[in-house]
Parts: sequence; C-alpha cells; structure tokens
Amino acid sequence: MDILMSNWSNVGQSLPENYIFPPDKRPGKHVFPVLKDVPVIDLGHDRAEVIQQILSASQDFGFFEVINHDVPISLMEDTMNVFKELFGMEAEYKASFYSTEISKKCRLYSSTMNYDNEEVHYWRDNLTHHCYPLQDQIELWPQKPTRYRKVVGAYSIEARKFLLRILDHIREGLGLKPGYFNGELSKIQLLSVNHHIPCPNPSLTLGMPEHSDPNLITVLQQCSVPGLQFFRNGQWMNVESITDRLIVVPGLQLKVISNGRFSSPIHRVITNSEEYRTTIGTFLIPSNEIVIEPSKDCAGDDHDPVYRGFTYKEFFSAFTESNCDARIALEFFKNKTK
Ligand SMILES: O=C(O)CCC(=O)C(=O)O
Ligand SMILES: [Fe+2]
Repeated sequence: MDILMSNWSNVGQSLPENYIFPPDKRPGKHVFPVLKDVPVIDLGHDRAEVIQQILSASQDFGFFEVINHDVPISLMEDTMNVFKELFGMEAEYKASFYSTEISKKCRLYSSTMNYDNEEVHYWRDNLTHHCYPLQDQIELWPQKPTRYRKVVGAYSIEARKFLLRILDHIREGLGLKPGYFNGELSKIQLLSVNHHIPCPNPSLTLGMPEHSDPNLITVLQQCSVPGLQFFRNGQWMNVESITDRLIVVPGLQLKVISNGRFSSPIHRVITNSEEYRTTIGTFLIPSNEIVIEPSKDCAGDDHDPVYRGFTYKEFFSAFTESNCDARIALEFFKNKTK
C-alpha cells in the first residue's frame, strides 16, 4: 500500500493493525468535552489592553484564538482550498515530494518524520516547506495546483506578519526591548499542512501525537472539521473549529525565553470516521546558531534562570534523540535547582 494515505483508493472497513495504539495511548470511545473558555483576543482593540490579554491568555490558559487578525478571510479560504486540492491530486505527483529527510526543504510524508522506525503510525499526511525568505524558497514548492505558489506565497507573507505582530505584543508584555524577537529568533518560517482522511476506527488511533510545539510560536488555521485537543485540568478537551479565527500556540522556545511564565500547552489530534480534515500550521523558529536563553528581564534577580542557554541546533539534536518529544528534549537544558 502507498505510504501516503491520501493516495489510498480504498481504506477498508477496519483500521490497519499498524495504526492501532496500545490501550493507554488510544483516545477510546469517549465523548470529549468542548473547551468553552478559550481566550479570544480581538486585535482591533486598544494595544495596551491586547497586550495584557495576550499575556494572561498565554500564562494562565496556555494558548488563545484571535479575531480581527487582518489576515484576509478570502485568502485563508483560498489557501485551504489549494491544499485540499493538492492532497486530492494524483498519486505520482504527490509521490515526487515524498521524503523523510529533514534537510529537504519541501517534503510530503505520512504519520511522522520517523515513519520508517515507528511501531505505530499516526493517521495523517503532512506537507512541510520553508517559506522565508520567500524568493529563496518558492522555487521548491509545488507548481500544481497552478495557483499554488501565488496563493500560498501571499498566505505565508500574511502569516509571518501576523505572528511577528503577536510576538511584538508578547515582547512588550514581558518587558523585552523593541525588536527582541525579530531577526535570528524568528528567522525560519515553516508551513506545515496536516491532512487526515476519514478513519475506520477513531477510538484506536491518533491523527497526531500528544506534544508541545518545539518552535518559538505557531499559528493554526482550522477547517470546519474538529480534531484538535488540548490537555487541560487532567483531561483531553476538544477545540471548536472556527474557520475564520487563528489559533496561537506558544512554543517551547517562548517557555524558555519567558523563564517558564509561558507553558507551551500539550495538544494532539484525533481522527473522525466521516470527513476529511485539513489544517494549516505556520511555525516561526530560531535560526540554528542563535542562543536561546531566559531573558534577563524575565529571570530577574529574584528568579533564577530555569534553563541554560542553548542553540536551536543543540535543541534540535536533543529533540531527534528524544524520539521527537520536544518536552523531553527541553529537560536536557534545565538548570539544576539549588
Ligand atoms: O492539526 C491541528 O489542528 C494541530 C496541528 C499541530 O498541533 C501542529 O502542527 O503542531
Ligand atoms: Fe502542535
């Protein structure tokens, strides 16, 4: 069978054995409660108020949704449609992008980058490519659908602008100097599109593992089909899928820089038996050599730095050595408590 599940012509009635997780990792047959209290930030409000709201949402809740974000809704819709079309294209075309090589700057793969070695696969295909600087990356992107580069190019510019705007609010809220997150700390921009085909038995498998995002910050665009869950108050809870909102998830590097004030929430994706699900993630990531460390303004005199400084390159090799579990990787850089 083709590795890319979007190429499967017939999924069958039962879940293939190599997608069945052991009982302690399965979602089971539960009906999960819906998160009703996700903070919704209106970027059209007064800046000082927005800064306070973003800070308390990140510190107390872990993540937030944004309205009036200035990313044109029509562009969000067009981009989503382009990706849905791409995943529906012929198998040979998609296979030409297939790779689990981390160094490949535009790749299509299934489950995780560790497909060849993992015991159980996740129920997803993923397209990942670099986006910045656009002129250096766009030549590597798909050329079909024919509007791909035009639409996704425009989207990636807007997504970057949006995340830098959010980061600037966070910067001011944390008392960091202007431009703190610009440049090397947010240099790499990755687009990550998840695609899940209907699944014969959602109770036995997962669309994405439980994780915290390893990067600096993430923005997620959902389609109308739910599946994203956050772990809150000891249980998994569903996020309502609202297609014109953007979900902002602070990554583990923000946890480090904020000296633990931000938590980088734990989330995962479950599958469903009825509908295709496609989501668009944009990640900002530090360049390889820049040192990431608790900022002096966050780890003041009375707060010892929780982490030692490290480069993203060091973090990333700890990440791959920890079976791509970013939270375990971060433990390597924790200072010992006195
Ligand atoms: O598909 C989603 O809603 C979540 C994706 C996600 O968590 C990620 O790409 O890190
Ligand atoms: Fe994530």
